[in-house]
Amino acid sequence: MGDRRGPGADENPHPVTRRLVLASQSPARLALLRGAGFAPDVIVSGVDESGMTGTPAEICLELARRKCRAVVSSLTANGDVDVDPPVVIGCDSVLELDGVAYGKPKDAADAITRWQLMAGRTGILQTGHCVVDLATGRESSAVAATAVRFGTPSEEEVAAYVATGEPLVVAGAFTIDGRGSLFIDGIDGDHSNVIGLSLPLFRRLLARLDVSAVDLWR
Ligand SMILES: Nc1nc2c(ncn2[C@H]2C[C@H](O)[C@@H](COP(=O)(O)OP(=O)(O)OP(=O)(O)O)O2)c(=O)[nH]1
Repeated sequence: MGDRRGPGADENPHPVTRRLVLASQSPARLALLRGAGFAPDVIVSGVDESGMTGTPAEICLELARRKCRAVVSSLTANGDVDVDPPVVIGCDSVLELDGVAYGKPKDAADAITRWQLMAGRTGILQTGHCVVDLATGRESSAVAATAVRFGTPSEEEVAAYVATGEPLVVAGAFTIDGRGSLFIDGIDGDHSNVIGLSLPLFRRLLARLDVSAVDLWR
């Protein structure tokens, strides 16, 4: 009789053949990757995100590339890639409303103003992704877009939400998987992309580099 353990069996049928590096401080991105079976090392890029110009999609893609490339450069500089060259992924998320890219709110007042703008409307959560395979030096990148339909929280609800501090540390001043989920009526597109990293796009970007995502599973 074969192994009767179903999904989630604790033995990985794909022994890790490649190291993965997440070029992001985002706990949400780390949780997404871990939940999908990966165990990335985290190296924060420290890239300055201010002063960007272009469309929201252009901005988040360029920032994702800068973050990924900064970590690639640091890994290469310290010779940390010769023996076990990793795959590196960098991301950047912005909320697009009326053609404007909104990142994290400046402060509580800005978060409240954002919700006055967003309530009852649909925005586009754009996340830029950049993947580099240090075994070949090849890079692939793209943007994933998910439409987000915002609910209509009352002034009191917005004030209570902002007071929790959650909207101050996330792009678009909302989460879909935290307290902000009360105020998200629905999405059209990839859920993981809203949180900060599109897992299906990650798989496709790896495939463009002839890397199978399952070879990165732990
Ligand atoms: N848990 C959660 N986090 C979200 C959601 N939407 C956006 N975020 C977070 C993910 C990222 O940490 C942050 C987006 O900001 P950035 O793309 O600039 O990344 P961050 O500055 O956090 O880190 P990084 O620049 O990549 O080192 O907002 C959501 O729906 N749920």
